[in-house]
Amino acid sequence: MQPVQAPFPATRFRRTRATPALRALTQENALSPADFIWPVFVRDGTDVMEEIPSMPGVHRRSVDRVVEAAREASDLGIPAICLFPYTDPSLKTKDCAEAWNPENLSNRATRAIKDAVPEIAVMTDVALDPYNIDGQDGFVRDSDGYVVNDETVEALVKQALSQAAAGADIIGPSDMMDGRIGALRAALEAEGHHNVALLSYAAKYASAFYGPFRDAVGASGALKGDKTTYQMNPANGDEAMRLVARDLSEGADMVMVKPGMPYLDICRRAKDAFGAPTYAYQVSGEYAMLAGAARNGWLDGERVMMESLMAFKRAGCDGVLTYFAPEAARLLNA
Ligand SMILES: NCc1[nH]cc(CCC(=O)O)c1CC(=O)O
Repeated sequence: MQPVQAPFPATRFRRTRATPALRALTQENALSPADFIWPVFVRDGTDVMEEIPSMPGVHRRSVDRVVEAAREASDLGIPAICLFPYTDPSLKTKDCAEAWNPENLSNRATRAIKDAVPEIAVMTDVALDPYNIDGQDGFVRDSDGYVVNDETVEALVKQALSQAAAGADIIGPSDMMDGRIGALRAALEAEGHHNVALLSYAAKYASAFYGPFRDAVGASGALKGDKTTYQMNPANGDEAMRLVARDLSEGADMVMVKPGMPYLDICRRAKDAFGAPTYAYQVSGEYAMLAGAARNGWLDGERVMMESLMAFKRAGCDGVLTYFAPEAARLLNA
């Protein structure tokens, strides 16, 4: 773009800011409930809502309460809900078999939502960490603690097929193994799941902003070491473009950058370079910063929420995974 401007006073930028009408006419981006994917935490039990201490206002919900949340989301115009299970520690094993149990929490919640609120899209998470005694997203090799790639991908395929069989509309591989998008796409096609979409966590960084999420899914205690041998180095941007290109070429329908706010440059570059449906994940630590400061009276909670969400649209994102989804949608619908 080559902006052309007359010299002052012929150009006064404040003219188009002078009234609400002029500001509305010149607004470049818009936010709508249709931009949101709402991540929710699922636990076992009935009629349970349990607040997560490091994420004020966010809860773990039993399946019946997740169904209510899905109905609420749908009524608000939110098109998708994303499930993260809090797995009972007794179900975490070295072989992570609970990940592809057709009756696991995620699959039970998916079926219950698709029965009661079929119009909302259900997104599920592909990664082994909720089921892994080691808290890692893949299998840990005993000899040296390395998270092995190819064996993990085989397990992720089983996990994703169980999610598709339960009725998931969008599968979100958040594991960062190499080659998983191609393997998942081939397996979904072979099993007849032609319309199950893959939203790849393509550029997922090894970030300290995931801390509260690991509390929420009960992985903090289990996790030994960090995830730096598979998640990205926060110093890298060009590598993110190569990952997005790779995942699109393997059959991803949509791509994600994660975390969100510290990585808006990556969102913009990905959208400009590939033009694919692009999403950001405003992660747990970003939510905790804003919601925590608002609770303390240090920030205006509603305004920072809306400003942070608009920033994703301005950066080129088609949508955003955000724990603020219902609150922001209520404000937008008011
Ligand atoms: N597969 C793990 C996973 N899936 C989503 C998140 C983080 C989401 C958030 O922080 O809100 C993580 C955490 C991690 O990689 O350790």
